[in-house]
Formats: sequence, structure tokens, C-alpha cells
Amino acid sequence: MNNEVRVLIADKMDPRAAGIFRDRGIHVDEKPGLSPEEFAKAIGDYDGLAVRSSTRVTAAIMDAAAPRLKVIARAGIGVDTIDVPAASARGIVVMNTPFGNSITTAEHAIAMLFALAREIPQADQSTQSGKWEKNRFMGVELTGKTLGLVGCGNIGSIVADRAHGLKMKVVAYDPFLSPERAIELGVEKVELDELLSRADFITLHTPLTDQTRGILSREALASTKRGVRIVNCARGGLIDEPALKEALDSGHVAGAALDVFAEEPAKDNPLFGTPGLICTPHLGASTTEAQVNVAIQIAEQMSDFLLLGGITNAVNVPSLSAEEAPRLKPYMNLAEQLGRLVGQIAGTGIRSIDIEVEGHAAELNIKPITGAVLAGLMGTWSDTVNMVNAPFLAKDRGIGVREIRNEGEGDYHTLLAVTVGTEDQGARRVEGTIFGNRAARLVNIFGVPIEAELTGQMIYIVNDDQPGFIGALGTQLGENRINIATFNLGRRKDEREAIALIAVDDPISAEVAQQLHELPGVREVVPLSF
Ligand SMILES: NC(=O)C1=CN([C@@H]2O[C@H](COP(=O)(O)OP(=O)(O)OC[C@H]3O[C@@H](n4cnc5c(N)ncnc54)[C@H](O)[C@@H]3O)[C@@H](O)[C@H]2O)C=CC1
Ligand SMILES: O=C(O)C(=O)COP(=O)(O)O
Repeated sequence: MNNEVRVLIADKMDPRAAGIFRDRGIHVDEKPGLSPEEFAKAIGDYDGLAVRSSTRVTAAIMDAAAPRLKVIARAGIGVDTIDVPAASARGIVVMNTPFGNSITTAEHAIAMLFALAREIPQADQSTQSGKWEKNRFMGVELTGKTLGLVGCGNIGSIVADRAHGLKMKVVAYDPFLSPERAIELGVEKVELDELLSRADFITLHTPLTDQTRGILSREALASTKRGVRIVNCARGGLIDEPALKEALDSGHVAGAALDVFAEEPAKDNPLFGTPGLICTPHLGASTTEAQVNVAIQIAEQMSDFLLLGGITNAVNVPSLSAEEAPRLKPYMNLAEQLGRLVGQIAGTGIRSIDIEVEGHAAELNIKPITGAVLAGLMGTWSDTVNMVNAPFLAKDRGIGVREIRNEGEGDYHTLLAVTVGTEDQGARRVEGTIFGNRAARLVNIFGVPIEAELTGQMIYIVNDDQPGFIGALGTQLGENRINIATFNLGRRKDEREAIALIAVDDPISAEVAQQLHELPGVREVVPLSF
């Protein structure tokens, strides 16, 4: 039971997701519709949480989930219902499925365009109520009209492609859309003001962020073309809803088709009943195909992460494929050990960290190696640091992190070096290699060649390079009944300085460290643990 990997599916998801977890030996519970209290109570028992948009994953939920929860996975695209900074701070990976439902959502946006242009829902309701109002409904053609896309990423691009098929002219506002990509997509890249003044139809396709919230504000709506029709299959918070209601009431906006709302589930939205309004209950991703796609993808991604350490489509940590993970594993161990080593010796006054790879290591994905160095290093300051939150913590503390790939090979076929810049001790560098593709070894510490396995409890000692020291050290440890496991020596001849890295069977207390410090010629003693 204790080693069992457990996942909670908290929203309605295609049963294939649960099937994949079971096939891969993961215990899975499907509990859509839990109350917030029930959710908070249950979540502490799980390593992974899979959600759609109905479940809000707050910092409080993450606290209730600690320390077990490792991954929050969104079977879909938008992660605005997940407090990602809170997850990052707690070292929890957040992942999504960025492509699984994009075609489906783009098709919904196109369906909404047609529904608006021909008032299909209104005409349907009227006809089925026996009215036959042939003269009431007069539509507009899409052909030749200008479609303004706000946001031209995955979904926006698919909408553009389909709109071209409908012979629409497409203009797009997206600050991150490159001119080359715009040409490739056949869209005209414009500023928002221009889009608002030119578009006959506007569709929204941005995530909800602090920058995009209220992007269709009262002012923006006022500067649209009279008679514009607006589709929102992205997020409710992108439009000022009260302002949209006024614009629909006044007839300035001829129609709006909304799949998403500022507050969901939207059961009594003030917009309801406004003329020209068409609504669907957040159905953008709701096709059989999309739900199968996202369910399979999320279950595979979570299983790869929980079982193999592979990271795909994470929004708060660099990717590491399940194929790469085993190849990188020895390097991640080495990286973490080197990080722990410098972290324990150099203390907290670190201003910069350089991570260098050379030889075989230079051919690998460096991001996870960097994450492991930072996790090892900062893990010596706090118990809750891991690969996910370490880069954020480094940034918060103003520590500059650089990654350097050295071409060619030096003395070792593969080498990883970590150099920390400190306030009081200048730059300090440690180097390590991998022997036989598996075993991590320190090969240089602060400029002194030394070969050591960094493992268990160790002591780092710097002393005057003079006869008699090793005997005195052995005696002192013996008197404290501390057994020496391995002894690794190096020296800086010019400075008559010797360095010892000693593995011992028991932890070194502050008292023993002090006794060692008092031995003749000892300059520095640091107990280490790996
Ligand atoms: N209704 C539904 O069921 C669904 C809704 N969505 C929503 O659609 C959104 C977009 O999805 P994708 O296209 O896959 O995401 P994406 O990340 O591929 O594209 C988003 C685009 O928005 C652009 N953008 C970001 N900030 C912007 C700003 N301030 N102004 C203009 N453009 C900006 C980005 O540069 C990017 O090109 C998702 O974030 C999600 O909220 C996604 C799937 C289903
Ligand atoms: O993928 C997205 O961003 C969506 O909005 C889809 O939401 P859903 O999974 O249908 O709750």
C-alpha cells in the first residue's frame, strides 16, 4: 500500500484514462463532483490529480495535498483553474494536453460563427414552437467578411485555416505571432485597435492571463465596427460582460456567441436573455474525439512522470521525455550531488550558479540537469525544494543561473561542472563525471583533483599539508566511535594545503566537527550528507 502510486480523477473524463492508469499498475479513483470539503479531505492520499475545468485547484487544496501530491494534470488546455505559481512554489508539476482538443474547439468557434450569422438557435426555437417566422430571420454571409482573431496560437491558427476555406479575410492580433508565421498562416498581423475597427466577426483565442483579462473591455467594444458579431470559445474573463450586454442591447454588437463565462457554471448570468446572444455550456472541447485524445494523453503523461520521471507538456518545468529520463538519470544524480556538495560548503551567500557540460554530457538536454543541480544546492537550505520549484527559488533570491555547453572533450569523456559565485569566498567550482554510464563521481573540488563517490554521511576537511594529520584525525574519529568507510585525499601543493573527503558510517555532530576543527593544522571542517 505504501509504495502504491495513486491518482485521483476529479472531473468527468473518458474511461480510457482510468484504463491506462490501471494497465500501468497505478491505483486510480474516479470521483467527479466532490464538494470542496470532500476534495480537500481526499486529496492527501494521491500522487497525481487529473482535472478538467470544473475543478479549481487552489493553494489551499495543494496544502491539503502535501506532501504527497507530485503532479496536477489538466486533460485540456487552459490551466487558469490551477494556481500554477502555488504549485511551482510547492514543487508540484503542472501539465496539460496542449493539442488534444484544439481542432474540436476551433470547430466549435466556426459553428458559433455560422450560428451567429444565421441565428440558427433562435430560428430553431421559433420554428419548433410552431411560429414559422420566415420573415423575422435575415442572416449575413461569411464569404468576403473580415474575421479578427484575438490570439493566433494553436486554436486561432486552425480557425484561420477553416475561415480561409469559407473565403473570409483573416486579420490577427497576437503580440507573439511572428511576421513569418503570419505569412505562413495567410493572416494579416494587426494591432488590436485596427482589428477592432476592421473586423465584421471577432473570435477570441488567448489564454486568460493578467494581460488578457478584459481584453474586450468597454472601450474596446465601443471601438468595434457597428454590427460586429463576437465569438468567445476561450475564457469568459476576456470580455467585460456587463459592457457586452449594453452593446447587444443597443444593437452596436449584432450578436455574441459565448461558450465560456466569467463565472462557471453560468446558471444566472446577467447576459442571459439578451437579444442576439447564443450560449453553450463550455462545450468547446466536448467531442468524442477530443475527449478520447486528452484522456489518453493525460493518463500517459502522468504515468510516464509518476513511474519513469518523464516530463511532457509541463507548464512549470522543462520537458524530459520518458525515453530521455533513463539516459539522464545518472547525470541528474551527479548534478544533485554536486549541487548538494557546493550548497553545503558554500552556504547561503551564493550570487550565481554556472552549470557546464562537456563531452557526452554536452549532447544531453541540459534543463533537467540544471534543475537537479539547483534542487541539490537549494535543498540544503530547505526541505521542500525540488526540481520544479528550485529555478523559481533561485530567481526569487536573485541568483543568476547560466548553462554552458563546452564543445570537445577534456580529460573525461563526459563532465559536469558547477561553479558558484559567492559573496565572501569568490567563485568555487566542483566537477564530476560518470563512470561506466552509471556511477557518479566527483573528480575535482575547488581546483583540487580528487576522486570520490558522494554518498551518505561525509566530512570535508581542509588542513595544512603536513605529516601526522591523518593519524590524528583517525584517532579523533575512533574516540567518538565513528567508523571511516572511505578516505579520499587531494592537495594543493603550492599552498601546502590538503583536502580530505571522508565517508563515515554515522552522522558527524557539531561537537565532533568542533573537535576535528581543533586538531593541529585544520583550516575548515564541513559535515556533509548526501
Ligand atoms: N472552450 C473550450 O472548451 C476551450 C477553450 N480553450 C481556451 O483557448 C485558449 C487558447 O488555446 P490555444 O490556442 O491552444 O493556446 P495557444 O497557447 O496555442 O495560443 C494562445 C495564443 O494567445 C496569444 N496571446 C497571449 N497573450 C496575448 C495577448 N495579450 N493578446 C493577444 N494574444 C495573446 C499567444 O501568443 C498564443 O499565440 C486556451 O488557453 C483556453 O483558455 C481551449 C480549449 C477548449
Ligand atoms: O481545454 C480547455 O482549456 C477547456 O477549456 C476545455 O475545458 P473542459 O475540459 O471541457 O472542461
